[in-house]
Amino acid sequence: MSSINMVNQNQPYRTSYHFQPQQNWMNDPNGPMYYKGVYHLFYQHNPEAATFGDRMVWGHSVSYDLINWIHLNHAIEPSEPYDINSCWSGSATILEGEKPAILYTGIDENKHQVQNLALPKDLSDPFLREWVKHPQNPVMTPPSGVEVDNFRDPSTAWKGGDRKWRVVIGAQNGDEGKVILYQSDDFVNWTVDPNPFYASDNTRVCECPDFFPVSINSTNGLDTSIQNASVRHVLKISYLTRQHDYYFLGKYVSDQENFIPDTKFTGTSSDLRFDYGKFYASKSFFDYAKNRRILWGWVNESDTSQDDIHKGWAGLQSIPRQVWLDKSGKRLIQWPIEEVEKLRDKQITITGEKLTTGSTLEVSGITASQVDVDVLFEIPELESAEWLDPSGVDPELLCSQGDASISGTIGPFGLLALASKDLTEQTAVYFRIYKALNKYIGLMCSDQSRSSLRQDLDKTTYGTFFDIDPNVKTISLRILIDHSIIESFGEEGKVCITSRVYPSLAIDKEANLYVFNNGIKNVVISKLNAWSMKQALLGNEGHNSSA
Ligand SMILES: OC[C@H]1O[C@@](CO)(OC[C@@]2(O[C@H]3O[C@H](CO)[C@@H](O)[C@H](O)[C@H]3O)O[C@H](CO)[C@@H](O)[C@@H]2O)[C@@H](O)[C@@H]1O
Repeated sequence: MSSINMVNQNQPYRTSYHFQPQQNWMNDPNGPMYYKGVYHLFYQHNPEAATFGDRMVWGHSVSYDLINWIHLNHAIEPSEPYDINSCWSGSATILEGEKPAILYTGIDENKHQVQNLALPKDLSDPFLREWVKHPQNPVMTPPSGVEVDNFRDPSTAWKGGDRKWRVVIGAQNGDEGKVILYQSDDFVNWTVDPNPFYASDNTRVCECPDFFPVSINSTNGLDTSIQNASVRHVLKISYLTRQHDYYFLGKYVSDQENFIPDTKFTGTSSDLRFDYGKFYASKSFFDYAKNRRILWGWVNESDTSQDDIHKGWAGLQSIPRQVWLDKSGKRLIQWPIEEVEKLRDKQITITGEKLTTGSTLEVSGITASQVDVDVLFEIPELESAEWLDPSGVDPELLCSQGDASISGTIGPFGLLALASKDLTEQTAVYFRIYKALNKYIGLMCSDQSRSSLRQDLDKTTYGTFFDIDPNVKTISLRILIDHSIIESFGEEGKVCITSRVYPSLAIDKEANLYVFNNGIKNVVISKLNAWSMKQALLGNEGHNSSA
C-alpha cells in the first residue's frame, strides 16, 4: 500500500472523510451518477494551483459506497475551440439503453459560454474512464436575450410526456437572472424555448440550476423523468450574487413547459435554502440502486487565498445527503447518506443528563476533530419560551447579535465543536427557542466568531428559524466534524448549516467537544451518541491511501 497523498503531511485541516482531490483547487460537483454498480463524482478542478483557474477541467473519482473514493484521470479537459478556455460545470443524464451522456459548459476561443456533449468511449468500462467529445459540438450557443458570458451549467435532462428531452441552463440578461429550457429528440440537436423556465429580477446570473421531482408521500427518490401527477418538483438555483443555493417547490406541467413555484424569490431569510452556511453550486442525482435522491454541494474556504496556496488545496464537497420532501410539503429534508455510518468507530453515549444554566459537559473518549455526533435535547419547560415575532427578523443577525454566551430563557444550548481546553477557541452550534403566534419556533445558529484565534478568516455567524412540534418537546442535532468542516443538521434534517473553521489551538488531539446550556431554564440530554470516525480511503487507481 503506497501513500500517494502529496499534500497530507502535517496538514491538520485536511479532511478525513469529506471528499477532496489530492491537491489544488476544487469547486462545483459535476455530473454525479450511478452506473453499473459504481458511483461517479466529477468536479470542477484546477489541476495547476490551489486557486480558481483559467483552464478548468473535470476531475473524476469513482466509488462503490459514496464514501471511499478512487481518483481517476481527468474526464474532460480543454482541447477544442469550443472548450479551449475551460470545461465548466454540467450534468450527467442516463439515456435509453443505460448510456450516460454529459452536457457541460465550454468556454470557447472567444470566451463565450457554449454547451457541449461528451459520451463514454467504452460503455463496458464501469469506471467510464474516457470521454469523447461529440463532433457536432457546441450543441447549444447563447440564444438571443442571453449574455454570451452568462449562459452556463446545464442540468440533468429529463423526458416529457412527448418523449422529448428537456434540459435547463442558467443565464443572465442585464439584472435579470434566468433559467432557460431546451428540448431535443436526439440529445444532439437542441431547440430553445422562447419563454424562460424561470426568471428573477435583480438577481443576475442563475448558476447551476437543478430540477427534480420529489414524492409527496415517501422518502424514496424519483427518476428525473418521472411522469406522475402525485409528485412535486424542486427548482434549485445558485445565485452568484448571494453565493447561496435557493430552492423552490412547485408544480411542473411538462406539456406546457411550465414550472409554477409555490413562492417567489424575496431576497429575505424566508427564502428556502439547502443550507444556511457554506454550500454552493449543488447538484443532485437519482440513485436507482437504492431508490433515493442524493445531493452534493461545494463547501468553499473560510481561510485566505494565500493560505490555500500554502496548504496546496482549496474546497471540499459536503457529505452526500439524501433529500426528500418533508411531511408538511413545505420544505425538503436532508440527511447524511447511511453509508457514512460505516466509518463510525468508538462510541460514547450519554443519556438523561440534566443541563442546568451555565453548564458545560465534556464529551470525552472520542476523537473530537473527526466525529459524528447525534443528540436529542428535551425541553421540559417549552411553555416558558420568550416571545418573538419572527416576521422581518433576520435569523442570521439574531445569531450574531446574541452569541452562545448570552442567556435567554430557553437556550442557547447545543454543542461546542473543535474547542480548545480553555474554550478560547470553539464553534458553537446551538438553539434558542421562542414562542410565536400559535406556534413555537427554534433558532439554530452556527457561531464561528470564536472558532479560531486567527483574525484573517471568514468567521460569519450563520442562522435560521424552524418550526417546533409542541407535542414532542424535543429537538435533535446531528453534526459531522472533520478537522476544518462542521456540517450540522437540525431537527432531523429540516435545517442544515455547514461551516469551515481553521482553529489554531483546537486541532487534532487538542480538539475537544462539549455540550452546553447557557439558557435560564434546564434542558436535558435525552440521548447523545458520539462516534470517532475512521478515515475514508481516497487514492489513485491501483493505490490505496487515507483521505
Ligand atoms: O468553475 C466554473 C463553474 O463554477 C461556477 C459556480 O461555482 O461559477 C464559478 C465562478 O466563480 C469562480 O471564479 C471566481 C473568480 O472569477 C472566484 O472568485 C470563485 O471562487 C470561483 O468559483 O466562475 C465564474 C468566472 O470566474 C464566476 O462568474 C463564477 O461565480 C459555475 O457557474 C461554473 O460553471
